[in-house]
Amino acid sequence: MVVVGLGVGGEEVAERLAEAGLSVVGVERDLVGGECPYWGCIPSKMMIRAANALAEARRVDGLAGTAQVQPDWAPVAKRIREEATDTWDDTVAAERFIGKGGRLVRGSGRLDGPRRVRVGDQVFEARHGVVLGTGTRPSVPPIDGLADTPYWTNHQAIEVEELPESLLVLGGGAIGLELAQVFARFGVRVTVVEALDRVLAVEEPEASEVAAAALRADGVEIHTGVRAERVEHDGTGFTLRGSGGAAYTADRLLVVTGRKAHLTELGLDTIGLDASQRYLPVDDRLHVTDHVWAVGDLTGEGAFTHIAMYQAGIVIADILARARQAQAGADASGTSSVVGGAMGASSSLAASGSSGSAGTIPRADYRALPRVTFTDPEVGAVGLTERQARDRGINVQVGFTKLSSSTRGWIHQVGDEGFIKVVADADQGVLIGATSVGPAGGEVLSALVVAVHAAVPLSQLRHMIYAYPTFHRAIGDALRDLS
Ligand SMILES: Cc1cc2nc3c(=O)[nH]c(=O)nc-3n(C[C@H](O)[C@H](O)[C@H](O)COP(=O)(O)OP(=O)(O)OC[C@H]3O[C@@H](n4cnc5c(N)ncnc54)[C@H](O)[C@@H]3O)c2cc1C
Ligand SMILES: NC(=O)c1ccc[n+]([C@@H]2O[C@H](COP(=O)([O-])OP(=O)(O)OC[C@H]3O[C@@H](n4cnc5c(N)ncnc54)[C@H](O)[C@@H]3O)[C@@H](O)[C@H]2O)c1
Repeated sequence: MVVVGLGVGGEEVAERLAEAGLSVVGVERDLVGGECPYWGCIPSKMMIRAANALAEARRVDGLAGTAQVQPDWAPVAKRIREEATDTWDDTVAAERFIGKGGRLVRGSGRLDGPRRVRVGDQVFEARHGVVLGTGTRPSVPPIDGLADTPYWTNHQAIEVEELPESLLVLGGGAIGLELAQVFARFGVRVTVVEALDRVLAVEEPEASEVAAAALRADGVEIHTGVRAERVEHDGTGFTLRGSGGAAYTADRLLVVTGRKAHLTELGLDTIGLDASQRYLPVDDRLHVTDHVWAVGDLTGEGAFTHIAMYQAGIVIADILARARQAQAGADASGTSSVVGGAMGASSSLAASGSSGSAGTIPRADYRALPRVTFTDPEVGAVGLTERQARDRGINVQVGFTKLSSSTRGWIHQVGDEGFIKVVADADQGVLIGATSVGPAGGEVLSALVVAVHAAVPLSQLRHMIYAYPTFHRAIGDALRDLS
């Protein structure tokens, strides 16, 4: 196999196939591990952990005495440098892959036919095929003047050692809100500018409201419905000019307006595919075409690490089943091994533990796709929003409860903002979506994910025992509110 792009998805596929005894070439042009460990999930969640500690300390007053809080970015930057990213050095990850028998090739890979990958002057032939896991890069809008300025993307925001006094955040999506709140809690004057009429617009409107109010309480200025028309940089600071003559200024500008797959770089024309699409379409076994698979952000099924890992699991099972079949055919005809690996193919594949026939290979199903935006309060959601469900013509029922009306929310007091909203298909009698916003919104979500994933009948959910006094007990209240 050849795996192009060793981010979350590609690395998982490459490592597990190498472990199973296949001969695997992994091609990576930057850091093995991709965006999540170096500039995404992990360092950003370390920042959030620190910022939330500050916020909790600030909640001591009136609840448990008094606390003086003196934010210091240095331990956060050090932790990101030393614990999360090894100062953006992937030696450990590279050696792990090589230690499993993989061959690491540094450089940009592109298809050169269905089973060939070109990296510079080298061409790799792959008997079983190619897996693409090349992810996305920031999508930077074509705003007049922006390209000529030293704006930040998530990379510079994650690598920052010394915080600016003020920060403009263009884009009020997941990255924008998470980082805006972190920096505000460390004393940066933060302004978020969003084009749509609400932040976190992919989630329920009630979630957008709670998230915006929470950020404002942290001192973040939020401007929605702004069309950015021009960006200027005078050597020290940025000015963003919006529709209607509004101007926003700050020392730094962070552009987090979505992500983009770069399909034109992948040689898709050599397998007869159109590279002008936004994402690479795949079927439910992640096939792009015969002998070519794709995983992760590239597929457009949700830009989340858990999606890349989920898809990788399906691809691994599919490829191993095919390799085993090919091996059985080769064994029967007495020809040589079709797979490589130090142990010899048959024994290592048999030892890999992945079960065999094509019929048992799972198919991707995104009905119960969970997502969590790690603001404080956390915004967790699964499945369809109310709007999406209504647009599909489903006979929708909705239930809603505020967390502060639950016993646990009332006990929690300061910082108890949030709610549970459930969206049901009244004809089927099951939940098809839910949102859980609160101090542990992402954790409470797990019960709702099981309900949507397993299509647990509403009658069963209503007769479940919800522990007292937990945040998740509010799910029972939301279910009682369904109408
Ligand atoms: C700030 C931030 C916070 C995030 N937080 C979360 C979170 O909390 N939870 C969550 O689930 N997700 C989060 N995400 C999203 C998550 O990081 C991505 O969904 C995940 O990294 C996608 O994995 P991937 O394998 O598809 O691609 P990537 O991780 O982007 O990896 C792709 C790899 O391919 C390489 N590559 C690209 N083209 C080529 C080529 N032609 N040849 C060779 N190599 C190539 C790249 O260098 C890169 O290493 C966050 C993202 C950001 C930016
Ligand atoms: N906690 C998590 O799981 C997590 C955290 C961060 C990122 N992510 C993933 O990374 C992806 C990318 O994050 P993101 O925040 O960059 O994208 P996003 O799509 O979530 O949000 C981008 C925001 O920018 C706005 N925007 C676009 N163009 C604009 C313009 N010209 N002016 C002003 N606003 C503009 C959009 O309306 C949108 O609200 C997310 O979709 C998510 O899947 C996940």
